[in-house]
Amino acid sequence: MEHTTIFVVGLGLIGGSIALNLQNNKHSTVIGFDGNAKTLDYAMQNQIIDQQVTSFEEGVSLADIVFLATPTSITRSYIQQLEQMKLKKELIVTDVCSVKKPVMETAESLTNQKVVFVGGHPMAGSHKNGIEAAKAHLFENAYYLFIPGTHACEEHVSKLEKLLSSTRSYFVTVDVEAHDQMTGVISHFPHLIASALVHQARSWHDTHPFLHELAAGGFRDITRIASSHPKMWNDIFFQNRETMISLLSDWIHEMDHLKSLVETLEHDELHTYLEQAKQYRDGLPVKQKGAIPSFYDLYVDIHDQPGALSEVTHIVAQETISIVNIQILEIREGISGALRLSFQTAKDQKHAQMLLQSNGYEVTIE
Ligand SMILES: NC(=O)C1=CN([C@@H]2O[C@H](COP(=O)(O)OP(=O)(O)OC[C@H]3O[C@@H](n4cnc5c(N)ncnc54)[C@H](O)[C@@H]3O)[C@@H](O)[C@H]2O)C=CC1
Ligand SMILES: O=C(O)C(=O)Cc1ccc(O)cc1
Repeated sequence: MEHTTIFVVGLGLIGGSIALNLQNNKHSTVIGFDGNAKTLDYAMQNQIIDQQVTSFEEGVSLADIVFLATPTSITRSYIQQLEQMKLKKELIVTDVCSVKKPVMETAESLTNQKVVFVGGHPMAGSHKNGIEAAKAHLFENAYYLFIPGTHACEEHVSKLEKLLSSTRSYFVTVDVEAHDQMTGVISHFPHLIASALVHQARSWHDTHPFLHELAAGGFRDITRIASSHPKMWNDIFFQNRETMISLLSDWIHEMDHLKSLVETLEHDELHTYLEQAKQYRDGLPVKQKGAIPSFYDLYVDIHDQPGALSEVTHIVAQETISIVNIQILEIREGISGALRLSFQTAKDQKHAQMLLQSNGYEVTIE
């Protein structure tokens, strides 16, 4: 097998997680570069990369394949820099940006014939960013979308797929418009609505300070993503501006419709509306392929006893299984309740279930 040198630019959450996956391949060398010297040191010290370089040019001169894992404006400026570079052989360049049109437009404007651009988008993330949050299993079970540029062919895409096979993602090729519309609908727009719901609750805070305590359960579920990285999401909304504007218009129209149903007491119509939403939502893939991987949840029955939470987490932590989220459900004085533990992988979920059951806990999945 031919040896491949891969250059990862931007070693944050996504670039670091990609580098960790590429490290598993003995037929490749992973070199890295980051604008932040501390990040680069961390990547070397923790064997996330094999080798570091001091500039983009240096890395490109050594590489067969380049992964650009930086914010969009920086990714575009690196693509532009490729125009002037003297390349000895074909260079496959891919990126990870959440919105594809601006990146693909920049890539299409290149006249350097040695560059083959394949847009990429791993559909998985975390509310944390930076190299310390990088994980090899971040992309497991998630879709990894490819948007080939005009000079790219199937062979280039399959080379990337092979290289990224340890991510255990599902690779799908889509075109740029479909990409930005679909991710707009299922990823970008919901973040905007989640933030709007939080603002709505906040605006009631002065009138009803107790609302803060009541904001549990459903409200927390639907607004979880409002806690994501504001700078990154702000960039995404503006880059996918056309889709966002169109979805906002549809949304305003939809809200007007709902308002009129409620005003005119259309019980049956509203019931049908809720029923149809439930049917579509219940039919969405949960534990297998999903646009964005769901967490793998376990429900542990506990009694309202002091120490139950720490005992459960201790049992799981002893086996170094990491819990990504914990929620206490329905605990009121003297009444049994449940803990919802969320894990990143199905393997961790099963392992924790077995451990807790063997310690006498009643554990359910779903
Ligand atoms: N965080 C998420 O959930 C997802 C993010 N993405 C996309 O991935 C890209 C990166 O996002 P994250 O990894 O989350 O961000 P991050 O903030 O964790 O990492 C970005 C890295 O780029 C580095 N960087 C910034 N300017 C640089 C420069 N001029 N040269 C070299 N390195 C530079 C930063 O130091 C940082 O280490 C963004 O385009 C984002 O849209 C895609 C899928 C999911
Ligand atoms: O959209 C979400 O809800 C996420 O939390 C994960 C995510 C964030 C950004 C992307 O470009 C793709 C996936």
